[in-house]
Amino acid sequence: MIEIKNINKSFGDNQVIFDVSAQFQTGHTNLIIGQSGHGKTVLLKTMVGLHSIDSGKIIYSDKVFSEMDFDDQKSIRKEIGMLFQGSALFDSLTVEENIRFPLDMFAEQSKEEKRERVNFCLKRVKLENVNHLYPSEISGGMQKRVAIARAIALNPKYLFCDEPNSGLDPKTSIVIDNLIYEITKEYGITTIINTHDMNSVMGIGEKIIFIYEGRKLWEGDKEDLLSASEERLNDFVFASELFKRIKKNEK
Ligand SMILES: Nc1ncnc2c1ncn2[C@@H]1O[C@H](COP(=O)(O)OP(=O)(O)OP(=O)(O)O)[C@@H](O)[C@H]1O
Repeated sequence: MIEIKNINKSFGDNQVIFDVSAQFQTGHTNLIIGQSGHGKTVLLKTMVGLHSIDSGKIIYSDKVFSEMDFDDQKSIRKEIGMLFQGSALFDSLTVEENIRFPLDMFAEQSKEEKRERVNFCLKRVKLENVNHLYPSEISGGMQKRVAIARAIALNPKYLFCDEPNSGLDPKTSIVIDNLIYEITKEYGITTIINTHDMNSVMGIGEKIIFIYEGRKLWEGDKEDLLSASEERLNDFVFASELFKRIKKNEK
């Protein structure tokens, strides 16, 4: 489990996260939802140590990550897989080299063991025989799969995904969502996903927190979401014509 307690974060005079507390459950897909620019990415980056925090606590299992020095944080960083916006693959490296990258950084394995791990991860995301291709030679959906394979290369306990579906068509988005969900269950990972895609929310939103202007305004699961009374959450959820119609039909 990951717990954050009373997180505040500013850039200069501009405070973007206000007193956010939440728990993210092991073996579940935990979603952070909200409109663009309301602080989801900043919150996620503070949790993995890419941004410092002004105050509050970030706790991984029972270890207070936010109070550790950089070297001590390394033991937790090794257990974190990350899937950034876009795919953030290295364009100049092949698929195999991209997936091997975290292994070269952190794993003490032979070349052969690393190759086996790369192939295992590729197989897990249902890609094979693409080892020697470059990111520009595969589709956007395939690039996401490679990014997932890279994120799970070190067998992470924690997986952070920032807008995993950005730039994908609805059908491919569902494939990627399902893959993240399956991997979460299979390996008992604490998965945290930033999204503003309501299809993802209704598909894989086991636990959801809603961020508005840097504040947590609501939390619950996808069953509670459609009947929530928080007005700003409803504005977000029912922004699309499709969800407006669903609401109308339910009445
Ligand atoms: N490095 C930074 N320096 C200064 N301000 C920043 C920085 N990163 C983010 N911000 C500001 O923090 C606020 C929240 O941005 P953030 O990227 O977290 O939003 P978001 O909800 O993730 O949006 P999106 O879905 O578009 O990624 C914005 O006002 C943004 O301009």
